[in-house]
Amino acid sequence: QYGFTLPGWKKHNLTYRIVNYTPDMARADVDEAIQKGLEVWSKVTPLIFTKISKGIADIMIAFKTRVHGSCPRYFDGPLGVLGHAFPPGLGLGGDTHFDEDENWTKDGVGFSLFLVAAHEFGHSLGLSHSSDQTALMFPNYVSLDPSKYPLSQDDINGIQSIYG
Ligand SMILES: O=C1CC=C(NS(=O)(=O)c2ccc(-c3ccccc3)cc2)CC1=O
Ligand SMILES: [Ca+2]
Ligand SMILES: [Zn+2]
Repeated sequence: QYGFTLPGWKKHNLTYRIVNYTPDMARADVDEAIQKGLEVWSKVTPLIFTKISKGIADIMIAFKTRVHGSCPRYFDGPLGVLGHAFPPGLGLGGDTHFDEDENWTKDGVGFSLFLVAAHEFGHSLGLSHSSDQTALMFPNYVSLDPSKYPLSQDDINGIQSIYG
């Protein structure tokens, strides 16, 4: 596990909310990609994710462009950075934003929302980037075959070192 691991969430039951939806995909496909992106991690930790549809969730998920709201980071238009997520903590902690200027897809042309979400949720749970190029936490987008188990041993070691 390259780099450092941040302190994780102190609780194992986390809530998430999809605040807005990308027009690139059907809502059901966005819900599924997000749910599967979280499942990748809940399968190897004691973490449980519960979807809420209003109020403040631990992990607030939104599609944004350029400078957005009170977020300290911003997006860069098509390509480049695809998303960002904040490490565990109150307020912005855990929140995950996707760049709406990208073409999000379930299994077609563009970026796989499932894969990018799974990567970003790694950050929301406390992981930094990995130098293992087969790892989901590798800094560069690799269009892994989503049907294959996207987690590498490096990812599993990393997340279990936080939530053991
Ligand atoms: O904090 C940052 C800053 C920049 C990032 N670059 S990205 O959004 O283009 C990105 C890079 C790699 C991935 C990825 C890596 C491995 C498998 C799947 C996706 C996802 C998004 C991703 C990120 O989390
Ligand atoms: Ca971008
Ligand atoms: Zn943001």
